[in-house]
Amino acid sequence: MERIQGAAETHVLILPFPIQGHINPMLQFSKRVACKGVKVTLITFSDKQFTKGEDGLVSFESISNTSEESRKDMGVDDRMKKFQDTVRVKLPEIVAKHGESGFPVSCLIYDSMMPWALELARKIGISPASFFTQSCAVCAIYYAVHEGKLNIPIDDQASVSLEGMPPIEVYDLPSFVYDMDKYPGALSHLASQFLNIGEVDWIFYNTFDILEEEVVSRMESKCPIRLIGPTIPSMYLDKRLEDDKDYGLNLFQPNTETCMEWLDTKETCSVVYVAFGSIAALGEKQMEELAQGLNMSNYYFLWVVRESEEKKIPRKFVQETSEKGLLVTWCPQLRVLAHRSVGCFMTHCGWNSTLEALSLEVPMVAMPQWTDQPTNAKFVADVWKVGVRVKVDAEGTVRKEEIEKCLRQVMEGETANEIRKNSQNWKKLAKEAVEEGGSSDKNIEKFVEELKCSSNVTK
Ligand SMILES: O=c1ccn([C@@H]2O[C@H](COP(=O)(O)OP(=O)(O)O[C@H]3O[C@H](CO)[C@@H](O)[C@H](O)[C@H]3O)[C@@H](O)[C@H]2O)c(=O)[nH]1
Repeated sequence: MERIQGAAETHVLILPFPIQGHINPMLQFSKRVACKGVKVTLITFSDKQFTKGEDGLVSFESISNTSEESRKDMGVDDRMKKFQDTVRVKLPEIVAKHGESGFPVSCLIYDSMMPWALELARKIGISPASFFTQSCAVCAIYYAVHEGKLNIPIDDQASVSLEGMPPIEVYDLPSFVYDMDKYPGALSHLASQFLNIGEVDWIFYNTFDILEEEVVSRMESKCPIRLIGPTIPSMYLDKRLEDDKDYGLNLFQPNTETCMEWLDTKETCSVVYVAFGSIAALGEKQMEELAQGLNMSNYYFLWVVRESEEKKIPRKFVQETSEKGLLVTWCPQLRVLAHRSVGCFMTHCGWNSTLEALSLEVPMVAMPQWTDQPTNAKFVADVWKVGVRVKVDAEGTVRKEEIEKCLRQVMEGETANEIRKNSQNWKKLAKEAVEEGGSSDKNIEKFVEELKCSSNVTK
């Protein structure tokens, strides 16, 4: 697809929450919008060095937040407040600057986790749009909490029945719903995404019609959501955005060459890829079981253990498994998933990782840790049937025997064949959604038309 030249008069600001799993989908959506002739500027916050993509479709504007050093001493609430205060001051300055330089901003697309940005956008005189980075099913659960339709705290034994969803057991719900005491304040924060949703001009969900059909129609009856996903770099699906192979902003440095060279030496579908996203922290006991489970399975494995987690790797594990495994602190996940040698993805089921595996037809072993991940794992195993989900023991640990068993189920035999077939089908459907005339493509097209119309009206 060619970028529309000379039409970039309409200007949109994108405000992601500054963590990897939230930046990636909003940046990818930015590229899709920019391709349709809109100027898009994405706000970044890190004082770390970003690795920027080279596509040039999207401009970046950096707001310096508190330095990492001073953030260390702050609690979560103080950090969030500081972040909000910074945005409240800087965002109007950015909008004013662009207005003066001839590119007035007409819309602010903010992460739904920051509902306060709506009022800010209105104050500056631009249209607010909210972008949800989690699945529609997860949003529907938080919406039910917001509406008071889900009785909380949840009774441990009960299974939950929600319109448009398969029967959900307690431990399929987001952890903030079933384990409220452990995360005080988290559930009310997530339900607050919907407090002012009726006043937003556009609502975007990173999913696609057929993937969550029933729950999507339930949500559509509540608010006018627009499905624009999956937000996977174009070269992995429709290939219309030339060179769009990567998200383009890495908060962690990937060990790209090491990973790709190592994968190149392995047979097709022989490697288990293990990664738990950018936030999840496994307990030491769990790391030990996982390490032993991988070792017992005897498959090759590529395991991402972030720097902050490295101290939990069992002693001598790296030396003892050097023939079979490679451990890295971060990898180019999309390139890894797309590599022919990767046979399965052991994942925490963050929504991006889930959509990436689904779009690249990589079977999953779902090992959810917290937040929305248990619900995504439920859909992976029981609804889309593109993987299996591990069982935890009475202490909440996934034991090595269970890990070995699940890996085997997904890598070889009858279940593995079924899963592979289903995965192929989902890849096809994901591609159809984003290619020209597909459901998500049409939704983006429609948004851009509406945006251009509203910009012309205000000119
Ligand atoms: O070595 C790695 C590991 C991950 N990634 C990328 O990092 C992103 C991780 O996103 P995700 O899988 O969604 O996990 P989290 O980073 O944990 O994301 C947070 O945000 C998501 C969206 O709201 C939620 O679904 C998750 O539960 C929450 O933890 C993905 O795009 C991966 O491709 C890499 O590039 N290299």
